[in-house]
Amino acid sequence: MNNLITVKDLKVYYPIRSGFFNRVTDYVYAVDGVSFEILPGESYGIIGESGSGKSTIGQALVGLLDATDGQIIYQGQDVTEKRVRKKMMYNRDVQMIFQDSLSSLNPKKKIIDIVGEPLKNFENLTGDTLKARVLELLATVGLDEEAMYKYPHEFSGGQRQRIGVARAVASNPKLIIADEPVSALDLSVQAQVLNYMKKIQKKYGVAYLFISHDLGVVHHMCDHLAIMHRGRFVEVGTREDIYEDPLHIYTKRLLAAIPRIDVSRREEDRLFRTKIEEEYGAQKEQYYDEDGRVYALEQITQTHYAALKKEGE
Ligand SMILES: Nc1ncnc2c1ncn2[C@@H]1O[C@H](COP(=O)(O)OP(=O)(O)OP(=O)(O)O)[C@@H](O)[C@H]1O
Repeated sequence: MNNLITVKDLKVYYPIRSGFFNRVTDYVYAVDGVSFEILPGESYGIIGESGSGKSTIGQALVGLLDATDGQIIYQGQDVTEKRVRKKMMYNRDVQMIFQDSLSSLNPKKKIIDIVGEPLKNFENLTGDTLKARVLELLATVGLDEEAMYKYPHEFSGGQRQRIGVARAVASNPKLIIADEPVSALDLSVQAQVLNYMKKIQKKYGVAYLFISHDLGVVHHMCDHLAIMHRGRFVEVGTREDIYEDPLHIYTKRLLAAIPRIDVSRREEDRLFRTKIEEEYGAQKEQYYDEDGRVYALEQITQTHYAALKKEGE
């Protein structure tokens, strides 16, 4: 399968200026020679701690920042130049979702205008046709007609992120870059938003680049992933490769930082899970994705493990 996007030796350096003449005296080497490929329709994850350069990659990819060096190849063309991006309709094909939907959705516009904007700009839709498409997009993220005439502040954080997803997918993009799309949300709401994103992916065949510091999110969503540390990728591979057999010391440290229930306690864990499922029965669906894979339950187990164990003693 041909790559959707190929990033070759990407470098993004931020100049540091100082002194009376405000001259460039040094650089922050935010992204320092990163290469990777994203296949059509897949989910690719970049994980790393704060400051490792993840967002800078996302912004360079979407054209919000200029690359210092390297190439971003899209449909055989290097789109690091604005002129080429324009010619290729790259801004329609590659969209971004941000962590903070309250500041990324225009507070003065109604949802119909926010989600409808890309449809107007890229597909020249107007009137009833536009309205019908907005309605369809909102329905895909679980919102109804009423939502169209409200403003962003009238929604919860999770609903706003879902609106951000509907807007991002409106131009029928090939790739959506999601920079920490759920980290500002509660755990159960996170699972819900991620599941809507999966649904969207299935329906529209869009690829995702997930940028996150949260291994749970990336594990839940991504087929391929890269571990980033100080501007570089220290390990890349499939989800299974990395979680089951991490090679780099930094990856091992990252994985070790997640609390885990060890294998010898598996049976005990199973009993606790059953108990938790009973306890959380009413909300259970929230913790499963549509393929029946457990998402947040693992984390609930972590939180409640000690308490339940104590209770059982
Ligand atoms: N506009 C800027 N000017 C100078 N340095 C910057 C700028 N933006 C980011 N940096 C620096 O570049 C490095 C990478 O930042 P970046 O935001 O890409 O990391 P990140 O992994 O996304 O972290 P976070 O999750 O905290 O956003 C950091 O050292 C950061 O301080």
